Amino acid sequence: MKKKYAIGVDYGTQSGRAVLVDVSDGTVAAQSTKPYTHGVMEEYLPDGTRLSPDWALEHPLDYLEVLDVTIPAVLRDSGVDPEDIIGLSIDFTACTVMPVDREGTPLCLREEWEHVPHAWLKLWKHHAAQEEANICTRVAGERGETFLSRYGGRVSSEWMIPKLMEILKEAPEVYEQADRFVEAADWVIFKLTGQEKRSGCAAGYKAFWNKREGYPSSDFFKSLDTRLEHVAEEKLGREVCPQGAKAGELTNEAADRLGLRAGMAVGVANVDAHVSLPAVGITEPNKLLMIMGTSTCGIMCSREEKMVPGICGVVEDGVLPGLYGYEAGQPCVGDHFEWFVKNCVPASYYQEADRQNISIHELLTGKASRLKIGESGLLALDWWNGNRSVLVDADLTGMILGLTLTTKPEEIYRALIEATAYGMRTIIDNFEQAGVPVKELYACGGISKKNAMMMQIYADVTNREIFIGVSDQSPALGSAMFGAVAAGKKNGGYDTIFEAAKAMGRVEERTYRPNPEHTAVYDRLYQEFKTLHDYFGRGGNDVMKRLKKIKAEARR
Ligand SMILES: Nc1ncnc2c1ncn2[C@@H]1O[C@H](COP(=O)(O)OP(=O)(O)O)[C@@H](O)[C@H]1O
Ligand SMILES: O=C(CO)[C@H](O)[C@H](O)COP(=O)(O)O
Repeated sequence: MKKKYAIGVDYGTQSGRAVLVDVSDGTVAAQSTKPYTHGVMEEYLPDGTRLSPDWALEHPLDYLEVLDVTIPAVLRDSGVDPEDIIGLSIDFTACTVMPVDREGTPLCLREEWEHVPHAWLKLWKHHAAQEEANICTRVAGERGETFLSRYGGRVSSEWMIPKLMEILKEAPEVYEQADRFVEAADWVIFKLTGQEKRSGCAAGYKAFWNKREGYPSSDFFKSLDTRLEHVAEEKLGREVCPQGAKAGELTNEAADRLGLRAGMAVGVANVDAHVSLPAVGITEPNKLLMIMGTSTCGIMCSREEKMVPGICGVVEDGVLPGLYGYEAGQPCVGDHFEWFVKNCVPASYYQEADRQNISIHELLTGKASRLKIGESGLLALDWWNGNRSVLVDADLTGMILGLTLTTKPEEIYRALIEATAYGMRTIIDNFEQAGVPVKELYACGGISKKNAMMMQIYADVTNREIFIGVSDQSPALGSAMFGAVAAGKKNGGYDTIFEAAKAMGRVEERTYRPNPEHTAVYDRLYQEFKTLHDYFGRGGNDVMKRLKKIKAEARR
């Protein structure tokens, strides 16, 4: 029988990538990456309009460009006949949301709106709606809304409703003009199929949607703002679809444009982190997967629904059908290192990296790996982009303690890595304290492949063995699996994601095991981290928030 293939497209923070995968065993026949042409817009719109602090926008056309570039590339590189490709699906960062008009055109693409910042697409890490998130948390708490505890007891500024409230407050004309607000993931599926099918994963984790209860009541929304009373029906769309469902079929127009077969099955979109579990072969509960890249998401399933403080959410069927999917995370992991190498590393280090023909990350990692644990005297809080779990506070900022005149770049680089590992240990401890045991720890994503020292530090800090997903493109592979499930067994795919995961997902033979001597020192450092974490993060000293306020006043 001829081999069958599926395509998965993963939309990350900086780039999008497609993989073309053999459905029988998950082997990648070809892959292609396209960095977003406009990148992340944090300071200016394309026309030069200045953005306020904590903004992060993207350009919707960059997402279509990813398809236009990567899909022909994987077809060309693999030589696979489009007739043998049975399905496609995508995953995306979330909540990455935009206002669209009745035809589904993003407002920012219309001339009359292109100069208005709120008409643009807000990336997941747009953090300017912290005040609105606080209002959401307070109102839901006062009303005794049951959904709040499913979201760890605090609403994040990254999510849909705070982002809409921010628009309503600062640009009510955009809110009015928007026919609806769409996750970028669902918009791309709409462009491929002509069908606007909302991802249950995105709606569940980012818009308070629940399989049994739907969206919160209109009374709740009205208590936030009377203009929001009917936001769910009027602006969010009620057709929310489960993971693994078919969103539709590839339109003739999309097929012509991409060189694919019209009518091919297209699966409902997923969130980038959640889609990765099957790619690593995880189908059982209590296995925590860290998806490590720009940020780190921690995703785990359980047979039980427990209320865990400070997590991003627990959603029934949110990751795998029949299980409760938990999400927690850190909004800045690779981004710390990116910031550091761009801003704080002297030219001599870059010259040395050039001479050795290695990246600056590899150079710093090599130097950092020769340091003894604790030798630098540094301790950092990993809050360069706020704290997602377990404090859920975008107003917190980064900190390094212990700097001296002899501190070296590699010491800071290592301290930042260690800080992210302590942040992950906080998340794991928090799950366990809430009665959701973490039985095994897994990692995938760019960093899990690129930095062995970092993975060893994570094993030492958490005192756990870490299993690594085989694929260096786990989210995209996971999406290809969901594409194969959308196609179904009768078309050469699978009827369930469990079958697809068994055949197509796996981990490497190599694992990272904790070194007891290292763990003993890290235990002491972690106690110091916790003291600082609670002091600055739980109200002991709100200096970070006060500084941020002064900064905003100065910018105004
Ligand atoms: N060797 C390395 N060690 C640690 N971090 C790295 C290394 N190389 C790149 N990074 C960081 O990894 C991040 C990109 O991760 P990746 O998984 O490729 O992308 P994304 O999160 O956008 O899907 C960047 O923030 C970059 O700073
Ligand atoms: O919140 C998310 C998932 O729930 C974001 O999608 C994620 O944190 C961004 O992902 P990446 O680091 O891979 O770009």
